[in-house]
Amino acid sequence: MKKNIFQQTAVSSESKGRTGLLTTTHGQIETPIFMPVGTQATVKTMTPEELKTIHTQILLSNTYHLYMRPGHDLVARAGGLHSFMNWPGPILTDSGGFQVFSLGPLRKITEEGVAFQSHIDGSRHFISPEKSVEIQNSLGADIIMAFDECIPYPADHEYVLHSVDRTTRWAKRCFDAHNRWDDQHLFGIIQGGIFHDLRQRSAEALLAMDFPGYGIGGLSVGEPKESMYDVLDHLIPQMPQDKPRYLMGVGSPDCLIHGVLRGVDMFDCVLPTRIARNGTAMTSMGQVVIKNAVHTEAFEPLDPNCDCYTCQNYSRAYLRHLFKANEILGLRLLTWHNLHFLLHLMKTLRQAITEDHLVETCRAFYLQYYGKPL
Ligand SMILES: O=c1nc[nH]c2cc3[nH]c(NCCN4CCCCC4)nc3cc12
Ligand SMILES: [Zn+2]
Repeated sequence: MKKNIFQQTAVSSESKGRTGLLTTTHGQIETPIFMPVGTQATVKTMTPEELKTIHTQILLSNTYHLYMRPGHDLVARAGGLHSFMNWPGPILTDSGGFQVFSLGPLRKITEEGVAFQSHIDGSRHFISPEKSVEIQNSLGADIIMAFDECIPYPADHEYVLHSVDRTTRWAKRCFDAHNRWDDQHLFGIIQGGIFHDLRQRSAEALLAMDFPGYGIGGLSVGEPKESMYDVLDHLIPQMPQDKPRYLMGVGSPDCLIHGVLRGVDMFDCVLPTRIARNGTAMTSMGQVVIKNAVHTEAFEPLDPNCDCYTCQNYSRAYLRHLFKANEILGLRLLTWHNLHFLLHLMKTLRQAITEDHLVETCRAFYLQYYGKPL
């Protein structure tokens, strides 16, 4: 018997924003939540203890990557992903479809699944919905995702229609293949491109299967942000209030804010960690490119309004020096700050929903960060 894992706790009176509690085997999660991405069983440059220090609640890892290297069976023999990476908190794994399409050089999609070549050594592989569930069961994540086709953008209505129906058939196969419902919650993923009728078609078919939660897929793939928001405006009102909504691959401050205002509960993105390693920081006053000469003798903190370890202990001049000297500590300190920044933004939004001033809080943040109105 599948139990409900999500409970809505507060709703904004002036938007669709809401807070909730998501219960997993490895802990309870307060939503809306941002999930740092640990693709290869590590959030690049950070230790689990440091992630805990910045109040990370749940991490994302990737089925495709861990299947490729070191192998899901090795991770299982090591006791599962939690002990392998020494992360005692909740973990979510993506199902591999998106990675196969965005990484594998050659791939062929059929009703059965996807044939592809490894991006590491070119070896040939095949992942089916059943194989994806088997890999995720071996890894032991608290939340696992159905195997789907993330439809590229743009795509015509006919292609999207056929892909949606195949993803629905794959979701049913994942549902039937999964047998660890008690400690691993399988989420369906809604597709449909930017077409309202196909989003509805996908949602109705997946909602009928009664998954404990739902990913909103096929977005953040190059479509205009306004198209993403439009899909959410039409899709979310069709989704049940007592199940979590996970907007996959989304993590810029503007998209997080627009998503929370539309009732999204969960987000993940490599953006904060990836741009940190390129020397770009997300600060309360907008983005800061630390290698810019303007910071050479800037002996003040990266972000004067931030209380993270980086901002409390180092100057912009020092951070710029680290990046100019290719020092690894620079990558770590900027990653630490960017993750803290987004996790703190989500905490601020949760508090704003609870106190019912979400729109005002979003407007103030957005104006300060982007220098223009929401
Ligand atoms: O439809 C999806 N199904 C399964 N997983 C997904 C993952 C996704 N990730 C993204 N976008 C990632 C965008 N990200 C932005 C920062 C730079 C790297 C790419 N869309 C996704 C859709 C899906
Ligand atoms: Zn900071």
